[in-house]
Amino acid sequence: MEIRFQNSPKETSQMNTQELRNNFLLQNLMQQGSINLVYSHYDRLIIGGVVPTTNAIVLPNEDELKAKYFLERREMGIINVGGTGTVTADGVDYAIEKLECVYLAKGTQAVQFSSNDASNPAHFYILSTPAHHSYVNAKMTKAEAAPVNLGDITTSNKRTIYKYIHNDGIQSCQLVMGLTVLEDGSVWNSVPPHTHTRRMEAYFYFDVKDGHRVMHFLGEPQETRHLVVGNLEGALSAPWSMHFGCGTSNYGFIWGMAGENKEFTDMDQVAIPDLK
Ligand SMILES: O=C[C@H](O)[C@@H](O)CC(=O)C(=O)O
Ligand SMILES: [Zn+2]
Repeated sequence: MEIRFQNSPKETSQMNTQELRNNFLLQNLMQQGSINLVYSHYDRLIIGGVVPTTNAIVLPNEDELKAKYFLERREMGIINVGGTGTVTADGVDYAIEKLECVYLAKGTQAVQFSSNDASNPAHFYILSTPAHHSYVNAKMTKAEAAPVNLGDITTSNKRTIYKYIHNDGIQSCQLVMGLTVLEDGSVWNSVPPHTHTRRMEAYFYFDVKDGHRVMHFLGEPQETRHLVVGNLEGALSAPWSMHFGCGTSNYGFIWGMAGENKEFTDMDQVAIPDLK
């Protein structure tokens, strides 16, 4: 498991391209036949990718956690962005199709991931946060995620937001998780940009077409930087950082947050002319 410590706004403002990528870009999460985890010290969020092929992949117990098992003191959200797969949690199978979500509560001991078809493997994106209460393991489909339409084609940001783990959805201690899909011809996400110092956030871009990229913006609103992000790559957003992005074509992304509360709408918006 890779460990990422925090960066201050001042330090971030002085980074060159490679330093920004080393600290904030999440690459190589999705590798055939393996599980890859990154432990961010922003709210101790663990970000991961699992791509099982012929064999099931077991969620390991990481030494860094000094726990009896991975979810002894943690909860986890899982969204599949690949072919149909199964998450097995303490003997219970959850079949999850593309863009469906499973929540695993603190106390879930044995977790494994498998694909129905090794030639079209599931791509499980996982987020895990510290937890102090055991909620209920649950699965949610896309239709159950209360889709909300936002944006407009005239501003190139027409998109649908699906919320899975949040105040009014699957109950969790602190994890908030869902995804956004942009319509054809729409390329801007998360407009207007915002901060929420109460929560850190992580983005994971999927369905970015071959030959295309997403320009992901981060940094303080008056000191913006960007990452060029490819398909199945993510971006860490510090609690003090604004975050939005623009693709050279449309795409989808999973967002997840951890921290002080589980609100979705309490963001502090930044007027676009105020950005620098
Ligand atoms: O705090 C919320 C997150 O940044 C995202 O959910 C925003 C988003 O998906 C969008 O507007 O497209
Ligand atoms: Zn946000």
